[in-house]
Amino acid sequence: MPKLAITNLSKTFGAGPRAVTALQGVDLAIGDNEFLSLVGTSGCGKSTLLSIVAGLESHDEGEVLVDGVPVDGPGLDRGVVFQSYTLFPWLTARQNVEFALKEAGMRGKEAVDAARDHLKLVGLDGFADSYPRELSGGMKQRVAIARALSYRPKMLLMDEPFGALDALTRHHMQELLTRIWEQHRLTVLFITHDVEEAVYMSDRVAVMSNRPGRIKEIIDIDLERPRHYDLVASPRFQQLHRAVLDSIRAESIEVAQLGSALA
Ligand SMILES: Nc1ncnc2c1ncn2[C@@H]1O[C@H](COP(=O)(O)OP(=O)(O)OP(=O)(O)O)[C@@H](O)[C@H]1O
Repeated sequence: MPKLAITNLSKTFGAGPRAVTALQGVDLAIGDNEFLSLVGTSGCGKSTLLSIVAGLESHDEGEVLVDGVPVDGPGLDRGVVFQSYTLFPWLTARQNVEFALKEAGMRGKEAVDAARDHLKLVGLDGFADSYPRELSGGMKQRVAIARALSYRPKMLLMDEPFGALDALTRHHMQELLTRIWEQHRLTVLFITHDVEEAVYMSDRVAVMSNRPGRIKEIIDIDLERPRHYDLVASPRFQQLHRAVLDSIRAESIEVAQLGSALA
């Protein structure tokens, strides 16, 4: 049984002439401890899909099952990390993580230890008592990752988590998350616009069609693990990168052709 099973999922925002069908007939299964990235042209419905899986958005048709159980709202079985840092500014890094642990029912020393361990995991043990305003963008995102992992969700849902970071910090974060994932393994659904990032981190990359989004193609990333950044220069990496890019580009060319036909 897949960890996450999405079947025939559809979602339309609004009604009447202004209705926007974001998703139509999405089928996707993610295996236990698999890292799957979702890529596609802007507006194809990636965030909508992730929000539905997170239980933050409703759907019209179809089914989303986690371990065979329908998703009917947000839950601690799914940790979510967004592009914006979403930390409480009035709490320190450690308190931000502890807040989530308390929500998960953890108290006292257990929560303190779990917060400390997860901040250490993301390399922030020296910054536990810093407030978000005292941290760089990359560090804030590391707190968000520590927080999402701290209550041991079955699944991590990440929507462009490194999208706001500069290129160098982004590379560091990709390596950090890859190392954490390779050591601790959990199911990840990861949205990105960065094809290199998707290929570097994932077991599989799912390409979405233009809106209304559906899964157009899934590309297996058969690169060895553990992965190191040198891998991006390898011929196989380049081949896979090209395959994903071509698949997305075919969709954006369709959009461009549609635009010129309407002009
Ligand atoms: N709350 C909403 N109300 C109305 N329309 C929405 C809403 N959320 C998303 N949409 C529409 O649904 C479509 C898909 O949006 P979504 O944000 O899921 O795409 P995306 O692939 O994540 O885009 P991007 O890559 O640019 O972030 C878009 O046309 C968007 O305008």
